[in-house]
Amino acid sequence: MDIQHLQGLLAEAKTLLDSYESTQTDTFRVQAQEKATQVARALERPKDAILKLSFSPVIVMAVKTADDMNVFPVLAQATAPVPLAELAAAKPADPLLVERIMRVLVANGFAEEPAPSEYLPTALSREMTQRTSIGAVGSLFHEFLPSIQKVPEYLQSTNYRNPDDPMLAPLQYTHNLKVDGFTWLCQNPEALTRFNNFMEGQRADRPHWGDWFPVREQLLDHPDMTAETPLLVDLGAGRGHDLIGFRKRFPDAPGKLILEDLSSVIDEVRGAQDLEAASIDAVAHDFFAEVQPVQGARAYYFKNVLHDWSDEKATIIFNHLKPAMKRGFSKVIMEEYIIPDQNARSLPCMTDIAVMVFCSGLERTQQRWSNLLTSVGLRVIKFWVREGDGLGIIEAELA
Ligand SMILES: C[S@@+](CC[C@H](N)C(=O)[O-])C[C@H]1O[C@@H](n2cnc3c(N)ncnc32)[C@H](O)[C@@H]1O
Repeated sequence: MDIQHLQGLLAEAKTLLDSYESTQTDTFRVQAQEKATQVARALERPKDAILKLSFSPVIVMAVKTADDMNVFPVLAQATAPVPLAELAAAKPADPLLVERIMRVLVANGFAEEPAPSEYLPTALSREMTQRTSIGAVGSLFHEFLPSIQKVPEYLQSTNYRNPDDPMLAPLQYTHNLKVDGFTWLCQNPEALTRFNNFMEGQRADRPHWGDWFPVREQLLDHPDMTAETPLLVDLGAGRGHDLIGFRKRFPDAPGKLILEDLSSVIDEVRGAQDLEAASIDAVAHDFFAEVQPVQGARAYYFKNVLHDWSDEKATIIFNHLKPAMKRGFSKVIMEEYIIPDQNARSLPCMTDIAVMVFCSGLERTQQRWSNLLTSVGLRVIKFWVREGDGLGIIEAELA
């Protein structure tokens, strides 16, 4: 182990931490955290690192099991160390089993153990009382992990072709499915709830695009905008949280807000009080089957939608959208990861593989976004990269 190298990394981490302290920007927080991870990695023997990595599904299992045994709500409320017997009584579960699970949790930051078999909460144990984080663990554990395990076998069977057909993704291979992932979720109410909670959490921790994208300059301030003009059409909008967030931030913006999704989703959200309160119209639209019904909107917005689809499928989506766009006025706003060409961060890379497993989707680099949009007759106006490690925005118009 090269101690000089380690000391250098540690000094760099300290400098980044100081910068974070003085600027409070997400960029320095993320960089300091990455540098600290490099320090921890350099301190570990490679053999141990590989052993821990190979055992790491055990950690997810332990967190999921602790959630099933109601450990986290009991821990989160504690003001004094909670004895093992009290944690075990929460289900109830065998104290020896809870003790073994708790050892894994303590070793991975999900609890503290100030005295033998007595536990205190940490930020991670408190986070595991949130519906959205429970949904993330549950959805990944039940809906994604079995297919992730099958990926090597699946890829062997396809001679290592990059997956691009949503009907033939690792998910279909694993469960012998004849439907796409979204239809499969809709057929499994518990899985759908887990997934929706997971998706909701992914958004909740990140700033709304209206907080950092110059909405007024790029969208609102245009002489052709009137109260009757469709301002924003959200395609594949889900429950409409992004539109509701938009209305909150721009209550006086002229123009209509329109939520579009598959008819099964629209049936669920139609009449929802929060949508009506925000004057959001819900329209059933299958972007593979039909041409866009809302003509001449100022912006057609996709968030976390295009990463679900290969270039071939995305081309169909854009070909169905373009006839509705007004040249020189309508824009396409895509809120997605823009993967850097080099040294991409862990979360976008893992999301890339998760969408591959679920629907043969992919996260795209700037170059891949440019190639795709140019090939369908759109022109990139600008790539907007937010500070920190979140999603960016690709702003485009008819070429
Ligand atoms: C990953 S979710 C993103 C939801 C939302 N935009 C967000 O960021 O939370 C993808 C959405 O696309 C919708 N979707 C899938 N296939 C669709 C289709 N053919 N036409 C329209 N929407 C579709 C799904 O129902 C789902 O709401």
